[in-house]
Amino acid sequence: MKEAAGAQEVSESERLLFGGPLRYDGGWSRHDGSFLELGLRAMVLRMPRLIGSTIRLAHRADRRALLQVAVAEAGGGIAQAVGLVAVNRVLAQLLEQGETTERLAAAAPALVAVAVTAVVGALLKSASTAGTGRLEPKVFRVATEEYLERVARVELAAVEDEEFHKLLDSAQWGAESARRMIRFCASVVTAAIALIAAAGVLTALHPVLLPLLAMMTLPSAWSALTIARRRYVSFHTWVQHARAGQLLGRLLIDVQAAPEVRVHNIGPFLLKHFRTMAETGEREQTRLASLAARTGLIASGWTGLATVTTYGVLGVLLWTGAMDLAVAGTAVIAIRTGSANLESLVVQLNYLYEESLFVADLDRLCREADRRLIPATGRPLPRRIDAVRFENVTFTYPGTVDGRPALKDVSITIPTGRIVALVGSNGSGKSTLAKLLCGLYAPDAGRILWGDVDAAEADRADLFDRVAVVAQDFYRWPFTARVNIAIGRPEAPYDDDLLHAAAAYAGADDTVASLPRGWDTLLARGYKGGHQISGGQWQRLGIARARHRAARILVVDEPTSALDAEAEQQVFDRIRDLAAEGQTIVLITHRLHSVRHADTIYVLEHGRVVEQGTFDELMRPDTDGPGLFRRMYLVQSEQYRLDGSAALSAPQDDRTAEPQR
Ligand SMILES: Nc1ncnc2c1ncn2[C@@H]1O[C@H](COP(=O)(O)OP(=O)(O)OP(=O)(O)O)[C@@H](O)[C@H]1O
Repeated sequence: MKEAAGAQEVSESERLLFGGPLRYDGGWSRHDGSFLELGLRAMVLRMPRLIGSTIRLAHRADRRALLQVAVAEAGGGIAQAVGLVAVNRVLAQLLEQGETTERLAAAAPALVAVAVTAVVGALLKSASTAGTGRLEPKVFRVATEEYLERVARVELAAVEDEEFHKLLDSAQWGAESARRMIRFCASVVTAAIALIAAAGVLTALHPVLLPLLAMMTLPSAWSALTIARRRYVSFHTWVQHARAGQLLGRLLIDVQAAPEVRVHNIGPFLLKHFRTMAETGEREQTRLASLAARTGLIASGWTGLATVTTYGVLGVLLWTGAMDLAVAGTAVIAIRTGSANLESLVVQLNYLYEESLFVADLDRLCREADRRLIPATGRPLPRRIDAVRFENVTFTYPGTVDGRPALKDVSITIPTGRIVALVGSNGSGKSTLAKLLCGLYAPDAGRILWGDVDAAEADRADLFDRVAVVAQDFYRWPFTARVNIAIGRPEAPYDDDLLHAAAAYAGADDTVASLPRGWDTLLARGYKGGHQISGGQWQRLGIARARHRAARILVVDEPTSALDAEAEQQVFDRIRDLAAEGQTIVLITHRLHSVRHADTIYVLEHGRVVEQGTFDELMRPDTDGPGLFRRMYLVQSEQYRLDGSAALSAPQDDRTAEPQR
């Protein structure tokens, strides 16, 4: 694609930091619904629909304000039209033969009409400004809510999909564009009505003047649309590049990254690449600007030619006596007013066009999100189930480059009220298995049965409701301590007793008590009153959150990696108590001593279950399997034996620490 020229120039920063070019080669424009593939004809055909959808948004946002703007703009257009006719009338009277006083007297009523329309026009303009000002932020909010509400409900796979993310990037501009479209729609109405009036006056003076007027305006219309289309193509080609550049800027001020930025002196490194990325972006802007200048110059040349032709035709009409001098004078004024109106209409339509391209992206995101929504219906899960069973489950993450499955032919059983442990080396598939259990992904092959209901057909809301997760990378919400626990059940009223009980359960009560504003302490540095807590303290809050959720199955993925030895022991004791109370526990950990009490241990390796059994069964030297668990356990024990004495005075590596018996 010609417009995307320069898209292939790849900076060293892109290559080094992001592994290659962050540009789109135009392939996106072949996607369903792309404006550019269809060209200007499509714009004409689609714009009414997009304007319609913006007006519907406005209607939903504030009906009264929309009505006010519509009436004021239509009224303003009519006032301008009447004003123009009156001005022409005044000129016609003044250029008549006869006494000056008589001509002035004859022009007086039209002069009064000019004054009245000017006052009415000004009043309506201010009414429209007030209405637009009220409407615009509401349209922005409604448009933003529309896509955010959908995006929050799409499948996790969609959120992780790069194409979907790109749509999200441009759709965010779409909401802003919908807001701006209100103003441009209003201006188009005014300009169109005024133009109709000017065209009417011109046609009445001489029919040939109307096509001449159109001819004068066509070049600038062409240039404006061409420049807008080029800007849109460029935006899409560079959208990820721009995001990556902003990311570098943000990293420099990120609170989490701040210590490393300083100690490792990463600031100059990031700044250097920020500058390179920005300069690459600037070159694209320069390219667009020089193309725009060239297009503008060509358009001006054509406009000049058209203007000369128009006045030439007027001269010929005068010369041949086909037009009076008085009429010709009025015609000059009408041509000037008409071309100004047409120019303004073209400019407004062009803005509308440019914005509507982004509103179309928003539209596309909403359609794509609708296609990828988590189904709202499904089979209800049985009230009581004996177990969740994985039957020959295979799963590959969408978009995996080498296509290697994260889980292969996995069959496990998670009986209700029992502790099931998943162990294995890094990347063996433990967390993936937990995500499938939680209903975040669906297997490519095999089934996950909740009692006799296949999770693929189950009511997902029901399924989500039954699980609580303390993920390895559980989210540290930048809110107060209270919300960080209560968000485990966001729909439930905030009951302090329940929150306190959950905090006490996870040993987070001391943490909360030590905070400067207790439960109301904001746990986010960089905000007023924001406070930072340690990794272990966060982990306790994460466990408290999962406890507060009080779901039937608790999935804990490395729950104690940041806890001190005493707290770790406490957490495992508590988890055991939960199982005794009937809650099902799925425990993922590298600390093999902590799975001693599990009812079943599954050992994963390269996405497969390679061993299963109780701790004692897996520790037997004559075990049937490859003895992986036993070997891993012995390595950890050995590590402890070697480090044992040192461990008394120095902290151990958590993952290789010997079991505390
Ligand atoms: N969101 C994802 N998208 C694509 N691939 C992923 C994703 N998450 C994990 N993987 C890949 O799936 C495989 C299994 O990862 P998983 O996180 O399940 O391992 P794990 O056993 O939990 O490892 P660890 O002990 O390090 O936590 C790995 O090869 C990993 O690269």
